[in-house]
Amino acid sequence: MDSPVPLSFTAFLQFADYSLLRSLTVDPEQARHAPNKMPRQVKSGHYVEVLPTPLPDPHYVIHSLSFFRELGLSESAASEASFMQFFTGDPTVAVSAANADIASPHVRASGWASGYALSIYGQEMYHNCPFKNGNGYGDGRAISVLEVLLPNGHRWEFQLKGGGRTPYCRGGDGRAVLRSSIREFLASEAMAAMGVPTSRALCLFVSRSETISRPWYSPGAKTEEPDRMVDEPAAITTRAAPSFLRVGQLELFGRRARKNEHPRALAELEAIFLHALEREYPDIAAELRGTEATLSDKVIAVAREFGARLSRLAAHWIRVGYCQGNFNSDNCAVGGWTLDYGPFGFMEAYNPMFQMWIGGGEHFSFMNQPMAAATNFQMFCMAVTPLLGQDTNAIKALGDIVDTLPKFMNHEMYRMWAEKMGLAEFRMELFAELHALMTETPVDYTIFWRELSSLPKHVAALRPGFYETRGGYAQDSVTMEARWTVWLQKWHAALEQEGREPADVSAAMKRVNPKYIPREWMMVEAYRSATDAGDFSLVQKLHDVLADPYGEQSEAMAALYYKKKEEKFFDLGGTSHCSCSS
Ligand SMILES: Nc1ncnc2c1ncn2[C@@H]1O[C@H](COP(=O)(O)OP(=O)(O)OP(=O)(O)O)[C@@H](O)[C@H]1O
Ligand SMILES: [Mg+2]
Repeated sequence: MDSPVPLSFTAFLQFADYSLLRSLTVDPEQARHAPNKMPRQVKSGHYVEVLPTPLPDPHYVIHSLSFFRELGLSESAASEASFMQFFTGDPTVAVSAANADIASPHVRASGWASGYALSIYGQEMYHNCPFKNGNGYGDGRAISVLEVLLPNGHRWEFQLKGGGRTPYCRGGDGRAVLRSSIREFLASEAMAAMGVPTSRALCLFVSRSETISRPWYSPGAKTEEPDRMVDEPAAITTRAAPSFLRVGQLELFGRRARKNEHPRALAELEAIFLHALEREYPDIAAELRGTEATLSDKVIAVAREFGARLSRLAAHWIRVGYCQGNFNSDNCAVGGWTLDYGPFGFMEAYNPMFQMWIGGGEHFSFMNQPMAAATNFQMFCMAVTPLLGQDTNAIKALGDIVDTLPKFMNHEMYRMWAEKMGLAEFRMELFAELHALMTETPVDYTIFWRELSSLPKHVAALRPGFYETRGGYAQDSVTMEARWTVWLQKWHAALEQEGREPADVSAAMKRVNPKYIPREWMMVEAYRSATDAGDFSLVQKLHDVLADPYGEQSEAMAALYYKKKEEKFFDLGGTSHCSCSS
């Protein structure tokens, strides 16, 4: 932000802005159900006002310096008492603090949670809602507490994950454990540093007195499912995004409109769509404002851009080796950025079917992510179709966008692979051979690409990126190396044909092939020392390393974090795979 003087937290609150939220409807029954912390059906309205449940005895774990800077917050804001109180679930304290300092703060005294629907790979789901009709499903433990509009025009909504029960908690405790909170904090900030569109993480606090019980793996367990219940500290991560609108949210109102569930169903769908346009597509909104654009025009414009963003997002995920793991429509942000950070994982030994979550199935595995994204997109388009009424031209235009999306996705994928290979033009045959070699060897996805970025002529230089005791390399290293040698020659021939300066090619490759990624065993090491010993230094150290993913960094850092997965971590519960992650 341009602000020359970094702001204290209370000064930052002057940017609170709820003008857009006012275009939405609140649950008309919320007053009757106050304080709205019990599971119940919410039949209409876009959100329910609910106060977070404060985290008892909160203790600071970490904050994101880079995000603070982006917001214009001073580093010392993280240690302000009102900051901690606000982001551990007591917004009223900050409201009075702000009142003391600022002329007219507009901070709301309550938070809000939203309902959404769920589709799994294009299948509308109802059975996960306790009422079997979708009225009880939504933010069960995520409560939004603040929205700001910064002088640079950026809008941010702040949401407490693990902030307590809401009407959508379905009997859950509304909490998140420190383990999963550390994973979300580290991974989402690492993704931002790698240039992948994502929700951000502002800060993380842990309770010194509240623990919650979750099924998890004993150290060394190689079972598929967790083998015991573990009491873990409760924590709250504050995450931020332009909005937390999910495809599932549009679906909830789309389904209600389609089924004509109540007289305001179509109007509610329109309101949430226009809200999504303003929040996630402000450029389109500005362009269309004051023109003759119809609602249909707006729907088509958003769909076209959302499809493009999702295509780029899936390509980014594959570029950095990220597998979302559970890419249901309720985990798919309408803004086309990464959301949820539950059973995600980062690729190590290359396997196109990699998937961290044992319940995730092949459809959400690594290389199927573009198709999973396209399926969520289809559900989005279906949800907004009632807004087109009888406008046959618009209905056809939307259908065409859906039909052409896979082609668009392929285009983005090819562009991304070409960039990773240092080529201006994608070459299918060269890539297909490389893909087979990466899989059969197998390579370490990060180290291999990074070493390739130095444009090696000989296979020996790639060896640090091979899992030498696994797969094809372990069986017959001589044949494997011979195949790599042939591939390297073809690749160099292609590079020479394009005729770019090798130093430029190498530098460009190093800007798209990260050196440091959040490997699961690193996060396990960090969250274990946090949960078991209350020592957060490893979390901080890992966060610092991941803040500069494309830098070479020191030899000491490389020795610790530019490192293949050790043999002992393969098949290990919680490190190689997980069931539920929360
Ligand atoms: N402990 C809990 N208490 C209440 N609701 C929960 C709890 N854990 C998960 N949920 C709800 O169950 C649903 C599915 O959980 P999932 O793991 O996808 O989401 P999440 O990780 O909580 O959140 P998000 O998608 O908001 O990042 C979500 O609607 C979530 O709010
Ligand atoms: Mg989720």
